[in-house]
Amino acid sequence: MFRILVSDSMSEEGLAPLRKSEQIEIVQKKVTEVEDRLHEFDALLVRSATKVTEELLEKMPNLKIVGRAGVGVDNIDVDAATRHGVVVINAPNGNTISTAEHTFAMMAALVRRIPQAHISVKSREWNRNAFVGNELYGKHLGIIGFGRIGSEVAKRARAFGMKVHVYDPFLTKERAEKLGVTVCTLDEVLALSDIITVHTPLTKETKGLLGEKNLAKTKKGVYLLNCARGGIIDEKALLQFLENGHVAGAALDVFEKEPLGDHPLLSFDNVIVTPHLGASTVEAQLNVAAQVAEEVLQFLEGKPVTSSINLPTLSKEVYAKIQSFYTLAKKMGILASQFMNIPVQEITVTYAGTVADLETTYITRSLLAGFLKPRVASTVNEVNAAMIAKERGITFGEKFSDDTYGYANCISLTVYGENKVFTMKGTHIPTYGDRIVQFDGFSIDFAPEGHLLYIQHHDKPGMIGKVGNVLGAHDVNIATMQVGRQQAGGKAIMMLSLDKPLEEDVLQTLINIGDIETAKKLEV
Ligand SMILES: NC(=O)C1=CN([C@@H]2O[C@H](COP(=O)(O)OP(=O)(O)OC[C@H]3O[C@@H](n4cnc5c(N)ncnc54)[C@H](O)[C@@H]3O)[C@@H](O)[C@H]2O)C=CC1
Ligand SMILES: O=C(O)CCC(=O)C(=O)O
Repeated sequence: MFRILVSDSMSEEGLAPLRKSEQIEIVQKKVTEVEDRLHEFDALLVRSATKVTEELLEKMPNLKIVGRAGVGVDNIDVDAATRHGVVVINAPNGNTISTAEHTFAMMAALVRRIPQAHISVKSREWNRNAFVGNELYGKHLGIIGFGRIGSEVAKRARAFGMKVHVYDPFLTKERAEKLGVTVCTLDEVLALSDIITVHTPLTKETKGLLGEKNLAKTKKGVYLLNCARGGIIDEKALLQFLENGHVAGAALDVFEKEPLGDHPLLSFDNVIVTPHLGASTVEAQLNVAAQVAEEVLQFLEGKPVTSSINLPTLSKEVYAKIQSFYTLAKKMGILASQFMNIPVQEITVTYAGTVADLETTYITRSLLAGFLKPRVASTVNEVNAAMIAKERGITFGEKFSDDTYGYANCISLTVYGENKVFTMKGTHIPTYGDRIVQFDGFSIDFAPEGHLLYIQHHDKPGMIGKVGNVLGAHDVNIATMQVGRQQAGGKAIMMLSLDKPLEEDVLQTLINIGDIETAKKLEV
């Protein structure tokens, strides 16, 4: 049973797929209302009200995934989530149209003074001269941040006959041309625009982007809009430029501190405000809730998510292709870690054959997570494996080769320990399964699963019988047995799969047989 805490308000219809599952229990309560149960939850769904801090993550040791029903994840400590092995996903495009429409509605309301006129008429006045506005047609619109929302705003602006100038350091000329906008420098946008709207995330670079220095570069009488994140337009600087009359008006949906409370900006008649309503439509809320619900369902079923903030993104199609290698790699990591139960400095994964053409980053992370799992007390998974490896001084890398060891695909693993280098090769054979075809330098062929017993011995007659006798005497049934050797009479290995885990004393009895160099229990 998976328990999901939905701690902010969310569309019921969007959550419906989760409710249908008999494996899932949904609790819709604020974090403060379930303080004593926080350790029970596997998933947490939020909008922007819940702050997902390190402190909260520590209280939720079972948490595996945080779903943000929206775009901005600034209410989530993503680094802390990564450290805790918690996947963070968002719903990147479910509210794009609503927010672009809200921006446009705010722009029209701002230049036509609709909110002010509305209040006036509601106060039983009829003062037509007081509310003369401006047309949008023919005006220069500056868009800072040309991602999903910025580009939707541009389409609407062009339909209104506006001239659109765009600043986005990550925007290519081709994409801009396709959308009929002019790419500019920030200074050009500031100097050219009659109206400026910001659509970037809030980052170190964008915090205070429209501050005193840049506002001074804008046209006198400029209108400003912020329906992205509070703080991109510096509120102190905005107050100053409203006071001195340089800025003709501002439309704000977001604020440095929310809820806004009593703020000096509210005393300006030419500042219009909404309480972070960009995504507040029935449609957007249904879209974002449905998107995160579907992703969480996928994740809890062990499938990869497509809109993760702290994992490489993976489409369903790509996952379908890598799935078998992903599992094989995890098993190889688990096996290698137990076999090399000494400090290691470096892990190299080499891909050959059909697997080399796939998205190997995910496969490598899976192997690394498998390797670290037996060594790390805290949760380790594909999300935090790279970070934990780094913390423990283990470097890792990927290589590609043409040597498939005679198979259609081959994953080779090399682990460098203090005085030992361990190698293993695995392959996935459709309809047959995962096979380890080389182990510690020996050619062999075994399935990496269950209770395994590895024995390295001298190649001489009677060894298999002696091992069989000891196991039989201790009521341990051998399910399969594979052997390999370097040369006749030299070093040889056996890999046995057993029907139950081996007790330590049986292992010791086996070692005492003689002619056995190493005997190790391995569990996959
Ligand atoms: N008011 C509301 O209710 C909502 C607000 N938002 C916010 O709107 C903003 C934009 O969202 P999307 O368009 O979906 O994001 P997006 O990721 O599609 O677009 C952001 C764009 O900003 C650009 N950018 C990043 N740093 C920049 C910089 N220093 N200067 C100029 N451009 C820069 C990026 O290249 C990207 O193209 C985000 O802050 C998001 O949180 C989103 C949905 C609802
Ligand atoms: O959940 C909301 O309504 C806020 C949406 C938002 O700001 C976002 O998606 O970034």
